[in-house]
Amino acid sequence: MGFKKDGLNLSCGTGTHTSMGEAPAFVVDDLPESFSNGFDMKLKANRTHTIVGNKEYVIGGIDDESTSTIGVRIFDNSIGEWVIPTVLGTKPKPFEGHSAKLLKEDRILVVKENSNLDDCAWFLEVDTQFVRDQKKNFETEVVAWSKGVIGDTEKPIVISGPSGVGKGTLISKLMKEFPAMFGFSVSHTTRAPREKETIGVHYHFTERSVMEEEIKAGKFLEFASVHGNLYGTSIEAVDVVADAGKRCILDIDVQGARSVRASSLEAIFIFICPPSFEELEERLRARGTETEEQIQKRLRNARAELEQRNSPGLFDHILVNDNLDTCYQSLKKLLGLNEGVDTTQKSTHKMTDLPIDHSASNIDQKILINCSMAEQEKETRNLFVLDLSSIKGGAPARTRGLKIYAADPSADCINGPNS
Ligand SMILES: Nc1nc2c(ncn2[C@@H]2O[C@H](COP(=O)(O)OP(=O)(O)O)[C@@H](O)[C@H]2O)c(=O)[nH]1
Ligand SMILES: Nc1ncnc2c1ncn2[C@@H]1O[C@H](COP(=O)(O)OP(=O)(O)O)[C@@H](O)[C@H]1O
Repeated sequence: MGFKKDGLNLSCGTGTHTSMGEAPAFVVDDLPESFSNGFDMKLKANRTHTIVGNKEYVIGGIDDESTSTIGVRIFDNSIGEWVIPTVLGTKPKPFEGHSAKLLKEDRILVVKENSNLDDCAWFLEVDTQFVRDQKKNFETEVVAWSKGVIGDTEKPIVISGPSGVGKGTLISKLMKEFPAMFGFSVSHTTRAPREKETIGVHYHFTERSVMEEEIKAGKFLEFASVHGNLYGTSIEAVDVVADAGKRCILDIDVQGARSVRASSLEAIFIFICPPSFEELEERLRARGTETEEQIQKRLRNARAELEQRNSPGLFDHILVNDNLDTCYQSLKKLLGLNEGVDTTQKSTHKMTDLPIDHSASNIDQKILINCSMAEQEKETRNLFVLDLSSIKGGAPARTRGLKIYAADPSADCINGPNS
């Protein structure tokens, strides 16, 4: 699908169409000149242009198909046409204004105006491995959004192991003891709900045809066929937990663990083992949630899953769930939850300061966000530094680990709090 450039209602030709490096994104009054380069000029109608190779990425305005997300269009100079890409990932709501900066030639950092610090950084991936893979899948132009998660959020935890080994029991104990710290990634499945399962809490129960469509649309971080049903972790399921400032726990099978390992989501992988095959069978029967045929299938699959626990580079830890309390204590220990940890504490440090109106510029790996703050705060905290040197992950999950801290605008260097 393509449009001639002139045919699209863009504010080109108004003097606002600017390529990379020509001008700062916003007027940055108080900063030395060298801090202000590399950002794309904020265009009228809240659009930015970023040039990557012979393509121009226009970010801004409203998506054609949906009024609730921000639009992305590409002008491909090699064919002289506009291309509307397939947009994957969690799409941000339309911004009031933003600036854009190309990083590593494969992703565009977007800093939102009028947002709080937890929501100011977004990434539009244009040529990452994930995007390149999806281009082959979709046979179209593809871009993918991921939200930048501020701070050192701890890695999600992937828990795998055969059916009936006690994964659900261990996860419930952890969530009960540390409700503010952990959040469960609610998977989608095509299997029927069990008596005690709640829709949207244990699983999002869904029709196979619906789930297959959603998989095609790129909504899943991973999916697999397990015991004859489809199971999958949606990007949204993991994002909801990260947005709540909690550490995500995924209960997924070994195939799913392998897919997550290969994805951009950095996680800790734990395999739960039964003390013996006989004990596993006993637990499955005692649970009383499956028919005999289903139990037989789960036991057959258990043998294959158990064999894969030593697969090189897959699991970081293997725990044997013999005595439940002992196993739970070992799980807590390896997650660093020793005695004395505050059970009400959140996993991430919450940023409280809100840049009401900000401008952004960059130097090396650091993005400077200059905020207009309330009068009484102006003296102290109107300049924030977003340090990109530690960014991890990216689409299809979040871009995690962004460091952001208040800086002293009068200092010669913009150093981190510990440097
Ligand atoms: N790949 C993948 N596996 C999942 C997902 N959700 C659950 N599973 C796995 O599917 C298997 C069956 O889960 P379930 O039907 O709840 O039965 P249970 O393991 O006996 O409790 C388990 O190994 C789960 O870890 C998911 O989103 N993705
Ligand atoms: N260490 C243990 N000793 C005895 N029974 C256990 C232990 N851990 C879990 N169970 C029981 O085994 C059954 C299966 O546990 P569950 O958490 O549902 O497994 P999974 O989620 O791995 O399929 C449940 O009835 C649970 O109460």
